[in-house]
Amino acid sequence: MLEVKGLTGGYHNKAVLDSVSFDVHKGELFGILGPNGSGKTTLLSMLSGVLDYKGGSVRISGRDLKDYSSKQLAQVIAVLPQHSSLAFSYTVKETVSLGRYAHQSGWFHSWSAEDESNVQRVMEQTGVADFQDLHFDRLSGGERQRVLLAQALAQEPEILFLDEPTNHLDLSYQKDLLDLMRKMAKEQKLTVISIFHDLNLAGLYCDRLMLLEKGRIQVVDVPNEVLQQERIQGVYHTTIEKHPHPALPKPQMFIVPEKHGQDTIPLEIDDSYLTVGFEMIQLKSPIPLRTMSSGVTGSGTGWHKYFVNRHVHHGYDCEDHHVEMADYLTTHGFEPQETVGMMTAVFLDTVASKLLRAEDFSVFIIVTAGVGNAIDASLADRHSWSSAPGTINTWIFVNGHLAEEAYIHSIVTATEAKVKALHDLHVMDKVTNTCATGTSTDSMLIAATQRGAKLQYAGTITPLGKLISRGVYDCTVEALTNNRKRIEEL
Ligand SMILES: Nc1ncnc2c1ncn2[C@@H]1O[C@H](COP(=O)(O)OP(=O)(O)OP(=O)(O)O)[C@@H](O)[C@H]1O
Repeated sequence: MLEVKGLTGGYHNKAVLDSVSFDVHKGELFGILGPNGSGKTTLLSMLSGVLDYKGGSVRISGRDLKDYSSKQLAQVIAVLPQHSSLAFSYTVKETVSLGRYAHQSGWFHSWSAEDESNVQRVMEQTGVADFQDLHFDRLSGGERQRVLLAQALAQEPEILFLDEPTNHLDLSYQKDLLDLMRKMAKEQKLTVISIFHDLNLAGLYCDRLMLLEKGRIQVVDVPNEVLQQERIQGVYHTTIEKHPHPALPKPQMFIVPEKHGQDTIPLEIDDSYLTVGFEMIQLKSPIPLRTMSSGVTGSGTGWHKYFVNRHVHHGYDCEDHHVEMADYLTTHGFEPQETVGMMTAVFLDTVASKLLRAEDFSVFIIVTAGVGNAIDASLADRHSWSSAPGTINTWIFVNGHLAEEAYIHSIVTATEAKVKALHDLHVMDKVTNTCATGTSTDSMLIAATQRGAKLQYAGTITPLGKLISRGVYDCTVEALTNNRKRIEEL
């Protein structure tokens, strides 16, 4: 659809673009990225015939851009510029109708039924039909943006150029605009070429991205390849982190603000933050901790300040334990969004906890362990679904800065240590009469202060892994022993 070869040029004596070459296919949503001043708008101006270029070529549908008359060009391309103002004040409908100019002929052209239905359709699509009789200059920035998009669509172009189209739009209209662009690209084969400053939106919606740096192409590829952490940091000269989108296989880049003063002071989570009661064990951290857990609330990854291990009766049963637990936390003064909440039927005074220190970091471990429903994982299929309750809840607080992978290592290491504790205490699966490896409802939490020593790994023989192994093993043995004694006393 669009072939750009060796495009070179700029303004007067100032060279901006240096030998830029790329192709865009029909029906593609193509994003142009780059820091301020890298030449994005200059490139768009050249591609849309507004700015002349010194060298190279631009071909649209196989024909050189310079061979198109301005009217022919208006039938093929439309532009939604970054900043627009109108010389005269038209109504919204009149403004949109200007887009039909390219399809009208002669001096005294008449307004056809086709023109009318086209204008009404694009006003509906962009959500401006309701205020079509209002004057353009009375509209908000976002409303104007949508009216100008409607005008561009009324042109029925084959290629639509957009310069930061979401600039003035609120969250919902950003999504609507880009959903519409993608729909038109896929269903009507409209080719959309758009400049983006928001890397995440570009990554979510575009088929391919082109990254410009100082007037040259750094890379053209699919979003996952272009949005590499090191590449973006290098081109934009700032610290960012790349993470997967929670719902889609798309990359998302996050700005990481500079840390100041108090945010950098190391903090040690230990038993001074812990309260053991009859009804709940609670740990209140003075700062949010980065967590990975299988709690009833606060599960998955997140940031949490409060940690609750709640005692429930053996016969605890309710329709929706997530809702019930959130209600319980709220009633007891905890904000569920900030709390990792777990449940256990064991008596909480059987809890075991231990602080273990290495040279520049430490680990605080807390375990409650009941094994009424001990299970051998290798023979789990022999168990019926409804078994007696019994749970091992393991909390691991790391006073250090954990890498993402170290969270997974920590869970693996802690699980291995727990299994060994069960083995050494001869905990048996009553159904299979073999050694148990855990219970059917065990839960785990890894929470880190993300301050102080960087801890990349937590496998069993790493410095962190050694503390977790020792601590989880000792605490599980102690908690199980306490629990056995407690049951004997009853
Ligand atoms: N009309 C002009 N006359 C002279 N120089 C210009 C003109 N327009 C832009 N430039 C210069 O060309 C370079 C590229 O500008 P351009 O607007 O293409 O960058 P951009 O990547 O779109 O930047 P931004 O992200 O800030 O919009 C800049 O150094 C800019 O100062």
